[in-house]
Amino acid sequence: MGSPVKVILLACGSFSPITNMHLRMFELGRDALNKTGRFQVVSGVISPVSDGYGKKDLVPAKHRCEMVRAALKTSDWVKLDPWECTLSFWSPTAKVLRHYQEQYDSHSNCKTTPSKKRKKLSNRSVSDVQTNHIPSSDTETDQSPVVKLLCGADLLESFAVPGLWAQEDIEYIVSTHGLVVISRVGTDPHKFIYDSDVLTKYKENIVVVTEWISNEISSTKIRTALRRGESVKYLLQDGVIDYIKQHQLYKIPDNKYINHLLPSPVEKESNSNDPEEQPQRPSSAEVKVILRSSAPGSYNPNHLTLHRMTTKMENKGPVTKIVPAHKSNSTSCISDFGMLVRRVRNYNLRTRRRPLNTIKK
Ligand SMILES: Nc1ncnc2c1ncn2[C@@H]1O[C@H](COP(=O)(O)OP(=O)(O)OP(=O)(O)O)[C@@H](O)[C@H]1O
Ligand SMILES: NC(=O)c1ccc[n+]([C@@H]2O[C@H](COP(=O)(O)O)[C@@H](O)[C@H]2O)c1
Repeated sequence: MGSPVKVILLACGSFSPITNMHLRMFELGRDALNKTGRFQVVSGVISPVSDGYGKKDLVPAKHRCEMVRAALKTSDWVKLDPWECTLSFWSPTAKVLRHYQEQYDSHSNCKTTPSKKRKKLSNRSVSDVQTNHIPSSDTETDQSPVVKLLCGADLLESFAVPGLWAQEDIEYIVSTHGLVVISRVGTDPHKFIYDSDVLTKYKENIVVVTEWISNEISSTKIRTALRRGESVKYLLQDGVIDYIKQHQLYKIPDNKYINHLLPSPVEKESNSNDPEEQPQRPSSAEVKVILRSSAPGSYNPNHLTLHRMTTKMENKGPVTKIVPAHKSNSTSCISDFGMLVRRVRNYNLRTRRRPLNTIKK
């Protein structure tokens, strides 16, 4: 067998935000291709889609790029390429693949990189390898890498959505570049390939990777969790969580997990002398106070789930009620409790409310 064909794995998508599963895809794809012995993955590229794609919840490209950058700090072989998302209009994936292939071809040492030869290499099937219908190793080492589309099985199955993909684009992608498809719960990529004439025709050029440690993280679920104020730790890289928090993306509410390092509304007020910036005093509405630790180092998320505290405005002033979730553990939270009382009192003083008058446990 000759030397393996060099491959660049290109993932196109929204990455709003980039999740740990997007990163896993690259590891899975590289392992699968390298194990065939026919390919050698030399690098990975993430190409976030342009804002012109107009998908719901697509935060501006500059934020998506920064999140990708933050996520890739832990990878030494996958890089962000912002070319696609700096365009103001959406580009079909076939065009994106062609663009990158041309870039790599032009940067390659190879003076002669006829696309036909590349197509032949990319299409090399198992039977080609077995019958030694392969180019000589000298030719191969001079070849520029082939750009393959790395995607989830849902993207493959979207080929069948009427009007979504041009037939000639699908044929171009599978014949000239090839696909590396990561299985996803609820999809059946092998059957999908079988059902499609064009995919069956080029099936040797499609590598399906079954992820046995199935992991259904999706950006949609992450956005839902953020909107609901739920923790997303261990689903996204910490740097991405910090970025979301810092830029208040995805309409996150006062999220006790996401925001615990931000100054609390009370602390924010104390930094501002501008009366315009003071919060509006609620008349009779119930005000929820988020339980936080004063010192970030001593932050313990378990404490936060132990108590729920609400302050209700009544005629005499705010009435604060703290409801421990588990009474037996409530003492472990006592310092937080005292700190909260002080915060509410300061808050009231600053906003010229009457002092806290009732605390019920
Ligand atoms: N859990 C997953 N398993 C396999 N592939 C995935 C997974 N999550 C995302 N992908 C793939 O990552 C690529 C980039 O997709 P995209 O950013 O649009 O992700 P998404 O999480 O599906 O987004 P959204 O939930 O916003 O639709 C796509 O090819 C998609 O199929
Ligand atoms: N016709 C096409 O080329 C085509 C159609 C749908 C999605 N896509 C691409 O697939 C990626 C993922 O899109 P979704 O997030 O909508 O699943 C994006 O990069 C998008 O540009 C391409």
